[in-house]
Amino acid sequence: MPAGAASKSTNANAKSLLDVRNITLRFGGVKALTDISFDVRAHEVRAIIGPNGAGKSSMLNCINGVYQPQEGAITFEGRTFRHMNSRQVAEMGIARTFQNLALFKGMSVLDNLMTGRNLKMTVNPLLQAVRWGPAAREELAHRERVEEIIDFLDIQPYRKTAVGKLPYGLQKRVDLGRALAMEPKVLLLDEPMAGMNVEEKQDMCRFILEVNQELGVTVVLIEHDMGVVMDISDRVVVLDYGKKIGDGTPNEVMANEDVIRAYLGAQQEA
Ligand SMILES: Nc1ncnc2c1ncn2[C@@H]1O[C@H](COP(=O)(O)OP(=O)(O)OP(=O)(O)O)[C@@H](O)[C@H]1O
Repeated sequence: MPAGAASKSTNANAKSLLDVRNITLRFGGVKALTDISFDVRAHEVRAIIGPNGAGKSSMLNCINGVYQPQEGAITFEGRTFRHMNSRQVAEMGIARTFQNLALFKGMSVLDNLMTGRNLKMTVNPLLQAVRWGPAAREELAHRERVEEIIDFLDIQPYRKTAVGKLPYGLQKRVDLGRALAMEPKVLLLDEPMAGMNVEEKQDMCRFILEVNQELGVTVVLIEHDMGVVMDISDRVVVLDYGKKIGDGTPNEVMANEDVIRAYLGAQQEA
């Protein structure tokens, strides 16, 4: 357990919030995903692991509507979808962070987080532009919510700083904040710890657990660091060459011979 990270307990009785069934995704002749099925229970932290090119990001892209799988379906809160677009997915309450940050580097932290509120803006964009009447009141309410997230993530000193001037670890935290500003039910995190030093990883682990436990957000994350996976996830899906080779608690997948052969063994040698 990284120092400072809250402890994590599993809840095997929680019901399934997101159900991924028989997903197959092809790019021309390349099969990125073959018949993948797994579920995500409400309020759990579900990790997706596997070697480079295993299909992890493609899986997240299917869940958030960026890719349209040729086969299979995804059920979210009891509604089954063959194809979803990214806006629908966001409106339903699924937010996403990216492996390569998708922030506006020249804009302040505060303004980047405000972009996460766009879907929740109801007032006519023309009134928003002149910040008149209802638009001004709405903007104030959104700013208050964003300020709460800034406090939650401990980034108050940087609220007016351009994101591009912040160290990488803090930029990743702002990216998490932008996704949280959407007030999601499910947060998809694509390698939230990549490129971080030990201290930054500890901070990020703590924030992910707090988002999960205090805000009640269900988390699906791609992660390569097995220490982190063991510490913060309830259950783990393992992909290799686009196929599922393991699914279970961190201890179960660590002991799975196929997983050791395809991934963990290679990691230990590296
Ligand atoms: N847009 C695309 N066009 C063509 N092939 C793609 C595309 N996206 C992914 N692929 C292919 O699908 C396979 C799975 O890639 P994906 O990025 O999902 O793996 P990954 O497990 O996330 O890898 P990494 O750990 O390196 O990020 C790879 O063979 C990749 O080249």
